[in-house]
Amino acid sequence: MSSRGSYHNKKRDNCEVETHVTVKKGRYQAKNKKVLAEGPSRRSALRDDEWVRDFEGAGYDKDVISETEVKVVRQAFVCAQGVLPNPRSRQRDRGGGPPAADCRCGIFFASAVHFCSFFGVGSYRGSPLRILGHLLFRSIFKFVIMADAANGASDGVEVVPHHETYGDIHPPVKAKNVEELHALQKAATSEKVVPPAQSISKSMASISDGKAVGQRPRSLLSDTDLKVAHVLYNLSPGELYEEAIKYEQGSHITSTGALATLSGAKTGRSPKDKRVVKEDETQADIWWGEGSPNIEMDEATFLVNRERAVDYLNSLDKVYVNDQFLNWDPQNRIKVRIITARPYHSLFMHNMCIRPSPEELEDFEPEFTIYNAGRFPCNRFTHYMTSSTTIDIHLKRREMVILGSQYAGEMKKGLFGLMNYLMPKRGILSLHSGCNMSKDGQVSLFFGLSGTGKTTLSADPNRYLIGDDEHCWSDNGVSNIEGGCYAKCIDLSKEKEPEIWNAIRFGTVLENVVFDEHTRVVDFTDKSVTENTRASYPIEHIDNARIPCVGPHASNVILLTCDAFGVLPPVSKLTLAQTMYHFMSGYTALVAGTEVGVKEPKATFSACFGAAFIVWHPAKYASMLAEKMQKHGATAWLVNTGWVAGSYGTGYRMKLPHTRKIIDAIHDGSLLQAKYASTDVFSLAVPDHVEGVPDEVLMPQNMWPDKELFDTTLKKVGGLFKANFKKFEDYTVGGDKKLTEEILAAGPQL
Ligand SMILES: Nc1ncnc2c1ncn2[C@@H]1O[C@H](COP(=O)(O)OP(=O)(O)O)[C@@H](O)[C@H]1O
Ligand SMILES: C=C(OP(=O)(O)O)C(=O)O
Repeated sequence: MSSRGSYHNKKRDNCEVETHVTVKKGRYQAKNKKVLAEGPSRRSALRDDEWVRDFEGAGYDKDVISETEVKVVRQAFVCAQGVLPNPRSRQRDRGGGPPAADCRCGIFFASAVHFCSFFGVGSYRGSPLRILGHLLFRSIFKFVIMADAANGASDGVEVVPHHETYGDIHPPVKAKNVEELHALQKAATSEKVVPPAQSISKSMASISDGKAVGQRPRSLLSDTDLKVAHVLYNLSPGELYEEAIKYEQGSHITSTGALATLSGAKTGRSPKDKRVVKEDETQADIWWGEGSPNIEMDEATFLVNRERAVDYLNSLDKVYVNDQFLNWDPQNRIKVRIITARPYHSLFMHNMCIRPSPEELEDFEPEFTIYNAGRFPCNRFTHYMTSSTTIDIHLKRREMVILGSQYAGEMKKGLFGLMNYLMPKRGILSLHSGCNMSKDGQVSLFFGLSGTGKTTLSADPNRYLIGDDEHCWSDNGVSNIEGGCYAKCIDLSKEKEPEIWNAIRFGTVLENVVFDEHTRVVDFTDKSVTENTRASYPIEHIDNARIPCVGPHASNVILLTCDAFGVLPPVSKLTLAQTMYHFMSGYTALVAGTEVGVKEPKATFSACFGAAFIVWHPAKYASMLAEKMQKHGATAWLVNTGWVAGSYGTGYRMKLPHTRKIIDAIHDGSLLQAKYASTDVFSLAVPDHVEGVPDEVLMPQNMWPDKELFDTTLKKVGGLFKANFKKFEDYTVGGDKKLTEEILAAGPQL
């Protein structure tokens, strides 16, 4: 095996190794795989076990990296360097990691010392022996985790390395590691001398000493299993900046003061890895089966993953804990605790959840806890796991576990899933929508799947922003669930989106953007890392945000669709039945980047314009929406922010200024005065004129050079709607069969 791995020196002290492995399950040969990883070279000052951690995110096998693969590549790596002798020739060092049996003897001894000292046996309480025992326990515990990983704990799975190759793989992001990501940052001014980093400030030193302002004793952690050495509790943005810059390679301050950071291999959500525990108390409430986003898992597997996450967090020197609120409606706010390993995740959640006052933190008892161990993979050979990523929600335990993804959006959208369960149970409608309000109190909701324009269109200089993504509609009116926004930044410009542009300043997290190495000016057009570049900022960064983020009942309900086929009109007025039909269908295009694997717009149906996040059957949300719209006399509109003059590839995306004019016409009431004509197939009411938009753009077929192609495409899309809606035909909306029939009739007629 020593000849099988090989390596080459990367910049500075990192090395890269690639090897082929044959994965065997029991007696069956499963498949050959190519695995690439990086780690410190023999000259590096990094500890050897850093290598295993660094491995995370460095694989290119479509993110399926198991501990056993870690072991194999690591073996190849160390052998190729000649750092360790051939592991196969030495029984004890089978995994190339620390010998686990020895570690276990060590842990027994250390545990004994730890136990005696911790519980103050004899006169040891507070003595140096106690401290020694504790330190020994922690470091050996950590060592055993690494040894287990390196030794491939998966039962019955054998991984056999064979020959090595280089350079013929296609990684999901262009850079292969953090160093290369840095290199992507333009070196336009590379010959200039870059000033050295500032020395660590006193406040950082005090954090390291455990005396930071805001630090809480660990006994306040809800979970008794979690006994990390150092809890950094509700740190301020400044403190989190310092933590990120000091401890996380890839963190930088941009020219406008934002914290630029990298989320690792995952730069979008992983919906196929989102699982919900099926257990007696909640299973009858949850939508399972065809079309549902809720992939079931059992309780035992949840506990395995939870333990893995907790063990990982325990092995760290410190964790970041945020205690915050969801929902600006004081009667229905939910207390959440987020435990993370990365300062950027803590800053992200500081921005995204509602920030408590010091008084509100007195007696804070979380109602839901996230264990974010996203840096560490799940074990792919655990039951139900299909990759090294898993996002698990246990509604009864009120817990969520993240393994194998550092994309911050998982936390935000995981909490949205929780609200989508809890709020309808209380008779409150939860909405995947943006929301804003005119100066005279007229509220608009902007429903839409990711990338359709909720954030962009709800940020309007003439209106108050209530929120960009997640809301509740109760008997009291609307309220934002969150305390911040998570805007897409690709192609962001000051001219087109000034509110978002100006929000990117100190306190903002910029995820996966590329910037000039010296000036730190961000290039928002650069997609080298991902198309899904993001900015997370507190809602106060939008000048005309309404604080508290609440408003009266909605007057306009705007369904945003990003039609990649280019057959839906830029705007149409909907009847109530059409609103229900389109709301339950949730037709749109998934745009590149937001979900793993989506490279170009892809037509999709996402019930309630957010199927990935709903928990109950879509009919429940639809009937609640119908009831609220009827009661409060709201008007509904379908706005296509997608393609015109042809499908994706031939046409072009609807111009943002034109969409803005359409939204303005909805808000100033002028659109209600227009003359309407009905379209073929979908029977949508299209206005003849919108101020500031060329009339010919309003009727889609006018823009298509090939009318016949338009007709066939329109019918094709109608057929897709019908096929998708079949799964809802047997449901009654709000127990009302007549309403269901009306909704079905409001669909396309072919
Ligand atoms: N006509 C349009 N309407 C809305 N957004 C558009 C339009 N054309 C391009 N875009 C771009 O599409 C993206 C919409 O993203 P965003 O507003 O964050 O969506 P969401 O909040 O629904 O996930 C933005 O990058 C925006 O600049
Ligand atoms: C965070 C997300 O939501 P949105 O794109 O709607 O902001 C996401 O879908 O990953």
